[in-house]
This record gives sequence, C-alpha cells and structure tokens, in this order.
Amino acid sequence: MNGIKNNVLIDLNGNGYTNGKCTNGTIYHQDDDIYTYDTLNQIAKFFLDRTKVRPKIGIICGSGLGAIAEMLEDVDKFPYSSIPNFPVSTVEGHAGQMLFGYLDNVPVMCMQGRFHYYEGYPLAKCSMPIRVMKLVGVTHLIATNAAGGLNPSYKVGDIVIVKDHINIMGFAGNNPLQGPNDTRFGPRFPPMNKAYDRKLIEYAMEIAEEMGMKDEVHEGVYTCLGGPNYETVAELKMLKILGVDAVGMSTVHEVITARHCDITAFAFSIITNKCVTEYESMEEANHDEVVDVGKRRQSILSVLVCKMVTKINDAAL
Ligand SMILES: O=P(O)(O)O[C@@H]1C[C@H](O)[C@@H](CO)O1
Ligand code: HPA
Repeated sequence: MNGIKNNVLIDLNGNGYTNGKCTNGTIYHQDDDIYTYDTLNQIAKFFLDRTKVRPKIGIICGSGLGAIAEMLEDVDKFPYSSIPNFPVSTVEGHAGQMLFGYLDNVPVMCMQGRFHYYEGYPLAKCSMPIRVMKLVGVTHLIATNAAGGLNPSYKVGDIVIVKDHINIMGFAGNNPLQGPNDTRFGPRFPPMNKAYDRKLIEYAMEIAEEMGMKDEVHEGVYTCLGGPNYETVAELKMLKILGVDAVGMSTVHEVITARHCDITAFAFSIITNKCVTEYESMEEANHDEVVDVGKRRQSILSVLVCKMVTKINDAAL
C-alpha cells in the first residue's frame, strides 16, 4: 500500500480498497477484515459518545481473569455485540464486553474477553481493539493471559511478568501489521526490541515484593501459538530450546499492535498448567482447568493490576 486517498487505501499498483474490498475486484488477503482508520475512529467515537470516562490505560483480561474488570467503579459496559464493526468473543472464560470505568480513581478501559486467531479472526482483527484504545486516548496497555509453564521452575498459579516474546506466528509470515500500513498509527517497520517496557517490569517486580509474592513471580519469555490445540511434546521441546518460558495463544499480536502505535506495553501470564514435555506423562492440558486456575488466582491478579494502574498513573503525573 502506498497511501490513503478519500479514505480509500491505495496499493502500489494503484488499486483502491474500501472496507477491505479491492475496487478492481481482486480478492485481497483477509480483505473483509481490514479496519481502516475511519472505521476504527467510528468505533472510538461510539465509545466517547456514550461514556464520560477518558481512559489512559487499557487492560485485557485473559482466560478466567475477567474478575479484574469487576473492580472497576462508575462503569459503562458495552457488550461486543452492541459495538458497531466489533468481533464477538467465542471462548469460554471470555465474557465479551468492553468496560469503561475507574480503577483506584484512574480512568481505564478493560476488555473482558479478547479475540484469538483460532476463533477464525485474522491477527489484525484480533488486535484491532488496541487501535481503538489508541484512538480514545490510551497510552499504556496491561495485557493478561493464561499460559502453560514451560520453564521447569514455574508452578501452577505462578505469575510471569513478560519480559519479551517470540513471535512464532510471525516466523511463518503471519503478523497483525501485515497488509496496508497506515502511518497515522505507526511506521511500516516498527522496532520490537523494547516491546515490554522495562520500567513497568520493574514496577511489577516491586509490587510483587511488597505483596510478599517474590517466589511466585518470575520474568519470562512468552510465545503465542495459533491454537486451538495445545502443543505436542516435540513442539514444547523445541520451544524450550528457543528460550520460551510460557506458552499461550494471545498477547503477542496485541503487544505488536500497541508498540506500532506507540502504546507502552506490559503483560503478564498466569501459569494455569505445566507444559507436558515427557511422552510418559499422564497429564494433559485442558481449557476447563485453565479457566479454573485463572479464576482461583484472579483476586491476587486483580490486586496486581490495580497496583500497576496506580503506579503507572503516579509515574505519568
Ligand atoms: O486469552 P488467553 O491467552 O488468556 O487464553 C488462553 C489461550 C487459549 O485461549 C486458552 C487455552 O486454554 O487460554
Ligand atoms: N499452551 C497454550 N496455551 C495455553 C496453555 C498451554 O499450555 N495454557 C493456557 N493457555
């Protein structure tokens, strides 16, 4: 793509795309799922017209972690099905609504449920709410997820502060920034070596210490696989060699999209299961257990998120 004319994206061959449809009839890869700046702005305006909250921090609740959103005060709730051009959540443990409200008096917006690639949405669609966050004024993202613990020192229930990710799906050419680049969001080739903000990681480690949780909180490398199946033993052995500590099916594309549009990113995983790396093991990952462990740990995670929000807000003042 080389530009935007009358809200129509123009590619290098001069073809135009409106709402993802190519005007010369060519079918463009994932063409129904291109969210133009205008469409995203309309969604942002939909919210701004209906809530007085002007959030600075965006939060995404992972599987079983929806209670984080329940701490919000003076809340305006928008079921995804009521938001124009918004996808819907199809996964158990993801309520499927956007909340605007205050966490410890800090204005936030919170996705109670996210979109995953395995639901059938292209990555750009999975992460398009991040761009909506940007357009309503969000400067910081806190993404949470449930993940399998690959690092043998991790226990079920532990928290991993994500210090970096490996974008395995990107290795195969699948990236949320693929396709036309709108420079109003960010550059064609964004750097990703500082994807997870070091200062926010330090805050989280300080909070963990204050909460007496140092032994249960780690810094680690997360990867997102496409899912929906959990990993084979051979896949997990490979990921371990690559330096992955926690394995999941989200977050990476959200953080890439956030960094592209200059939102400061922070993410943590709750280890809901230990990855099975031995053929002899009788253990198997299952989603009910994932949601269950998430729910059991969500009160502590909610406190962590709340304290992070306060720290970010105080630091920005
Ligand atoms: O949305 P998250 O990343 O927390 O959800 C994880 C990954 C899959 O969606 C699901 C697998 O149990 O939980
Ligand atoms: N693998 C991938 N995604 C996950 C896992 C896992 O073991 N646990 C929770 N989400």
